[in-house]
Amino acid sequence: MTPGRFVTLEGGEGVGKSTQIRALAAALEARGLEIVATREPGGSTGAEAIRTLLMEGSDDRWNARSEALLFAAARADHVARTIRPALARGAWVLCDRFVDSSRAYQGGGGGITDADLLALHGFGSEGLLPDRTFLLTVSLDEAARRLAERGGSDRMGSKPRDYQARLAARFAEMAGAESGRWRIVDADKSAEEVTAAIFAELVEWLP
Ligand SMILES: Nc1ncnc2c1ncn2[C@@H]1O[C@H](COP(=O)(O)OP(=O)(O)OP(=O)(O)O)[C@@H](O)[C@H]1O
Ligand SMILES: Cc1cn([C@H]2C[C@H](O)[C@@H](COP(=O)(O)O)O2)c(=O)[nH]c1=O
Repeated sequence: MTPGRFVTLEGGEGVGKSTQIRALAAALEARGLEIVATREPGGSTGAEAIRTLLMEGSDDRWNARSEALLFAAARADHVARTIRPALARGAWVLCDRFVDSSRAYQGGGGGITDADLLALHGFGSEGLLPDRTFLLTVSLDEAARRLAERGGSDRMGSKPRDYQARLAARFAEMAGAESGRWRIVDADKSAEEVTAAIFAELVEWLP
């Protein structure tokens, strides 16, 4: 059995993560792999229930600490019930956001320290990290254009533009500091070009 691989896509709102997860899942399934395409917060029954708590309601429904705990609790359930079992049977897991979103949003955006967030992740998910993480980058204008085109916004997606800029800076900082795991992809390009750029960074693991 070939080993399962854990691949995550990260970035701000509207950069094209879910579009790319769908395209990559199709491309990898065509190579005969079992693909589990999932997302955070969510990806298991318990985590989807927590997602509803996080995404609905007023902006001040949770403070930064309670929000960090809810994301970590959702992730613990997702890891235990969906991600680890899939990896154990040799599937590839493609996940739209993971712990690095907590490090960017609750850390860079919300002021929780990286050490505290990693400690929560150590306890909740036994510190599981992806094999590869793609940071999709687009200009703030292009992200705003795409979100307007898609329409709708939830509690987490209605943050101001300076918050989005802090997030982008924190994501770039993590990708620079942990360059073995991260790859930065210019997602201003067409969806097909972005898929090809990501796929090229996974080819080494294909059977
Ligand atoms: N490379 C691209 N070029 C132009 N438009 C794109 C591209 N990728 C995605 N889009 C469009 O941008 C919008 C947002 O894409 P998508 O939902 O995949 O982003 P996302 O990163 O998953 O967003 P969120 O984090 O808010 O869920 C969609 O309307 C999608 O069709
Ligand atoms: C995993 C995770 C997510 N968030 C934020 C990021 C987004 O604003 C939403 C998720 O919405 P999406 O449309 O499904 O991308 O939640 C966060 O703040 N912290 C996290 O750990």
